[in-house]
Amino acid sequence: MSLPHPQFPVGEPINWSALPEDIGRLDDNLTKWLLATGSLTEKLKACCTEFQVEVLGEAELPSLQYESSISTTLWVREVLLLLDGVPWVFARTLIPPALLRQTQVDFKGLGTQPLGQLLFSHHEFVPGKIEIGHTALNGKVSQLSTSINQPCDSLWGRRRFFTYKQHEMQVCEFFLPAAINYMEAETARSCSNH
Ligand SMILES: C=C(O[C@@H]1C=C(C(=O)O)C=C[C@H]1O)C(=O)O
Repeated sequence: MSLPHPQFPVGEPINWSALPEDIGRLDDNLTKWLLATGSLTEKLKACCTEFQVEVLGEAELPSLQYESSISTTLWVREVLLLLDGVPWVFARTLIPPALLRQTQVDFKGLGTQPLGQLLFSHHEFVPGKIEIGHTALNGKVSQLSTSINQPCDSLWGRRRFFTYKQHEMQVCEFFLPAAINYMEAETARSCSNH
């Protein structure tokens, strides 16, 4: 295991909601990506030749106040998802240690394999609600984006819940400027075709 990224953990408080008041001002395509069900990995793979997962860090860490009222610590996995070498998504997955103890699925041994490969191939992990939110102005996630040459002051993302027996894990994904540029170009193309 390589050393964790100097900015790991990047998590920051997010005001998640099922339907944010200002979602109407978002690009239509971004809204579709934010609300899409199924594996994000598979959707991203359809947009590139080479898909890679870069692990920024993985560790059991104290839960942030808004992340869990049940577990005082969470297994945290933070990654960048790269399409043809360009980071499109920052993802932060939160797994209660009690879930890790109960499942045979080896989340800790994932490495650079995409998490979705495990989640969507084991039917006992049931996808649940999706919430939308955006990061703080110039917060830790924006600072990470800027540090990888994708400057921005805030990023939109989503939080997906997956249940496993009596446990709940969270997968948070934030679309980086490179992904937003692609989505906005897709919207422009679809508008010009009408
Ligand atoms: C949950 C999925 O797995 C993706 C891969 C992740 C990882 O490898 O850590 C994290 C979030 C997802 O974007 C998915 O493909 O939908």
